Parts: sequence; C-alpha cells; structure tokens
Amino acid sequence: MNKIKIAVQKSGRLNQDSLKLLKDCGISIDNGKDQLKASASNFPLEVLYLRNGDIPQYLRDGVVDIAIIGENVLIEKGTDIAIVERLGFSKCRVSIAVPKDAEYKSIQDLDGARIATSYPNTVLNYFKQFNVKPDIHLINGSVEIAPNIGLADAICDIVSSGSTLFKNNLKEVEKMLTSEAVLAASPNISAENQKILDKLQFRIESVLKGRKSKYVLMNAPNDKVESIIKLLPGMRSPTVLPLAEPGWSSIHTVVPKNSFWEVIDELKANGAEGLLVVPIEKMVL
Ligand SMILES: Nc1ncnc2c1ncn2[C@@H]1O[C@H](COP(=O)(O)OP(=O)(O)OP(=O)(O)O)[C@@H](O)[C@H]1O
Ligand SMILES: O=P(O)(O)OC[C@H]1O[C@H](OP(=O)(O)OP(=O)(O)O)[C@H](O)[C@@H]1O
Ligand SMILES: [Mg+2]
Repeated sequence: MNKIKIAVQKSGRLNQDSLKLLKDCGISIDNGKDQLKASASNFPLEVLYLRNGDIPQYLRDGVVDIAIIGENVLIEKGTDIAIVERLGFSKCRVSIAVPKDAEYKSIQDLDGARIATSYPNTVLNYFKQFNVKPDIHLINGSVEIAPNIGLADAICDIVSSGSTLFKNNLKEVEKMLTSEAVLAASPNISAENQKILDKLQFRIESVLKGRKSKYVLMNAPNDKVESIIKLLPGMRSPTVLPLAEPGWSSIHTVVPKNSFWEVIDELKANGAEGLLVVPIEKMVL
C-alpha cells in the first residue's frame, strides 16, 4: 500500500510535540527512537526522523511528502514550500539583539555591523527594506555568545522567554518575525499522497480545535437556566438535562480556552454550581 512520508525533527524542540500530535490523531508509530525511519501501524504513514534545518531540501527533492518544521526555517530557506497548517506549538520569534549597554536608536545603527546568525537570508531580507547593509557572520550554534567574545556587534537568533539573551547581557532591539511549528508539504506531492494528507489534515484540525476548547458541565436551578444559556458561547446550543433533584438542571457546553475564566466567573455569578471542566480530545465539526 502507498504511504505518505512525513519528516519529524529527530531530536530537539519540535520532536516531542510533533510525535504527540500524531499520537493524538490516533496514529500509532512503532519506533525505536534510535531508528531513523518508522511506520504507523494504523495509518498509511512513514516517519523519517531528520534535522529541522535539512527538511526544506528534503521536501523540495520529494524525499518526504510532508513535514513538521519550524516556520522560521521555511522563511529562511523554504519560501517555495507551502504551509498546510499552523500547529500552535514551539512559538518563538526571530530577533536582532545587541549588547545591553550599547546605544541603539534605530536599525540604521547596524549599517556595516557584524551580525552573527544562523539565519542569513532572514537578516538580509529584513535589512534590505531599510536599505541597511549588515556584515553577516554565519554561525551554527551558541550565537548569543558571539558579541561577548568579540566576534560580532549584534546577533540574530530565536528568542522565546528571553532568558538566553539576558544571561548573555544582550537586549532585543528588532523583532523580525514570529514563528510556530507548521505542517508543510512538498511542491511535488503526488495526487495519491495528497489524499492521505487531506485525511491527516482533517484529523489534525480536529485535535487542534479540541485543544483550543474545554467541555464544561454545571448544575443550576431551573429558573437560572435561561440566563446561564445566554452567557454560553457553545458549539451550537448547550445541552440541558434534568437532575434527579426536582427543580435543578445540568448544563453542558463547549467553551473556548481563551475566554474560559471570564465565562466561568460570569456563570458562577449567575447561579451555576458544581462546575466541571473537562479536556476535549477531538472536535469534529
Ligand atoms: N527557545 C525556543 N522556544 C520555542 N521554540 C523554539 C525555541 N528554539 C527553537 N524553537 C523552534 O523549534 C525549532 C527547532 O529548534 P531546535 O533548536 O530544536 O533545532 P535546530 O537547531 O533549529 O534544528 P536541527 O534539528 O536542524 O538541529 C526552531 O526552528 C524554532 O522554530
Ligand atoms: O529566549 P529563550 O527562551 O532563552 O530561548 C532562546 C534560545 O533557544 C534556542 O536555543 P536552544 O535551547 O534550542 O539550543 P540550541 O542553540 O542548541 O538549538 C535559541 O537558539 C536560543 O538560544
Ligand atoms: Mg535551537
């Protein structure tokens, strides 16, 4: 049987969340983490464990059909590769930082400056719009140390919490782009594999929607049910069931995670009791 080949980062920031996503899609992968290749037992899919930075080339060459990859890597070296789905994890930004004590007024201050980075194209494209020409020093890791050892005047790297910059006495001065893990597809994917991708994408979307919401159950006296229902954002209309105790109902609904606490507070204020909040595994609309 034909199988779609997916690239997943071998080890690093994306590996665990990528495998968790496939698992949550109901796909069982029989590995062997030491193996570079593994098959799913219940879905036509083969996993190739590769380096994040190598994935754009593998997608282009059709060695893999799809991949879970950092969006920032596609921006750096895969602008020809389509993003199929944004996956909501490994969120970060790619920024320019300079020594904490350096005077910095605008990007013009970096004309001719030595910038250490693993993202030369991203830097050059960003600087071009301001007509500023940096002197790029390509480094593959531990970029943040470069200014401290006199190797560069500034750096461009991934920032998340900012703690690596802080520890290295650097300050973030330009946020060039934001990134998250994405599902990307080869420009050469076959029609047959596209069908498998469509199935996988449907599952991923159901899982991601589930992750964005909670299932909420609560009890309320019957005379409060109407006002409570008005507060609920729900999928369609909430479920209302009678409780064994006369005059009381149980109300069930789905609440988006981001408005969760506001809604809960309002529900309590309007007479809801015994609230239960349950994670949603999948949401098929
Ligand atoms: N501190 C961070 N917080 C959140 N996301 C991050 C962070 N660092 C990196 N990422 C994201 O995770 C991706 C993988 O980062 P990681 O450091 O694991 O691998 P890498 O060194 O870029 O790749 P390779 O697999 O080629 O060695 C990055 O491209 C970025 O999208
Ligand atoms: O803002 P922070 O939360 O400190 O995260 C940023 C750091 O995280 C990444 O490195 P990582 O830890 O992945 O190590 P690596 O350089 O070996 O990839 C990135 O290259 C930064 O150095
Ligand atoms: Mg890293």
